[in-house]
Amino acid sequence: MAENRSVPEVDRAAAARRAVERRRARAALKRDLTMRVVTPQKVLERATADADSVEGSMRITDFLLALPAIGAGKRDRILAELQISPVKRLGGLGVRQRGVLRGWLDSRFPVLEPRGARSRLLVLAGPTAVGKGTVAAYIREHNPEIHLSVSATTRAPRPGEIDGVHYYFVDDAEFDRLIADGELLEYAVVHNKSRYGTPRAPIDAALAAGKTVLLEIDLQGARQVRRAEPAATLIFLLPPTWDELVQRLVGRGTENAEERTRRLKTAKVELAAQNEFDHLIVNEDVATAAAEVVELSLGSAR
Ligand SMILES: Nc1nc2c(ncn2[C@@H]2O[C@H](COP(=O)(O)OP(=O)(O)O)[C@@H](O)[C@H]2O)c(=O)[nH]1
Ligand SMILES: Nc1ncnc2c1ncn2[C@@H]1O[C@H](COP(=O)(O)OP(=O)(O)O)[C@@H](O)[C@H]1O
Repeated sequence: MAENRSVPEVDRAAAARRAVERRRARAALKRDLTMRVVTPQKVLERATADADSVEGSMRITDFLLALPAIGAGKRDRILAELQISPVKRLGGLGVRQRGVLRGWLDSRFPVLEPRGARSRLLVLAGPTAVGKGTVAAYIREHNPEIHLSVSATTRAPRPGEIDGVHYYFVDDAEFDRLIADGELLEYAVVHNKSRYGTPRAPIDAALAAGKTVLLEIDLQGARQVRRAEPAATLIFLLPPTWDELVQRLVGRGTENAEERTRRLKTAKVELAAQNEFDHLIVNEDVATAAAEVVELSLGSAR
């Protein structure tokens, strides 16, 4: 029997379909914001241009939560500081509210203009256990065209770490000699404990051979490289959430409770400095994060 549906029923079905589509579009927008596929400034611009757009209909609370390293507590503090009601949608913000929100976004997530010619030197930094080593190992396996720098360190090797592959494991006397002989591009005491440094010669040779070089180093090292090589590309790897970071550190099982506490203290300092970096990448999934790093390396090669 032909399906006789009244007009209201047809309208209701169409409206239901539209609601599902909008929900899907909002979920995709949240993911793009978290993965830094779109800048928050761009989303705010689109919401301002069209209040009925997906961006315009996004609640300010969802918008802030979608940003890297913003949890519910921080979201509420930001809204109070900016004096924006949590029930607002992006498209419904007033001129003042849009102005203060844009100012906060520019301070927290600066949209950096390209700084002219980029060098082929990439720095990957980020808090302990965010997954730097895992992402770097994935790149080592899948992108042999990228030279991964092997650091020298005075820390003891972890189970499975191979001398000359993961690190050059040296004692303090040898590390002092490397410094004295000017063999390190940068070096630092990390987690107030061991020393880490980047041997200069392999980097110079790889760059001279036209290869892209990836350094996986800490915030202090990244700052030194920025000073020595302003055209280097600095990338900060973020955890999806703070809790996930803690879980990864505990799950890795390579430090005792005291060392974990020490490292998490450093992690908070490093997360607060992420604005010094050119790009933020959330390590939700290793392959995706690695692909984003490689994508940036292609940008530097241009
Ligand atoms: N400055 C600097 N930091 C480094 C170097 N190599 C590794 N690091 C950093 O030292 C910190 C400690 O590394 P590691 O002991 O492997 O612990 P993890 O951070 O938990 O992986 C991490 O932030 C690394 O990025 C280096 O050559 N120079
Ligand atoms: N995307 C991810 N999802 C879940 N666990 C991850 C992810 N990336 C890394 N890990 C795990 O987190 C722990 C810390 O990773 P690691 O590479 O040692 O971090 P880092 O080098 O930044 O200190 C490891 O146990 C690793 O297997």
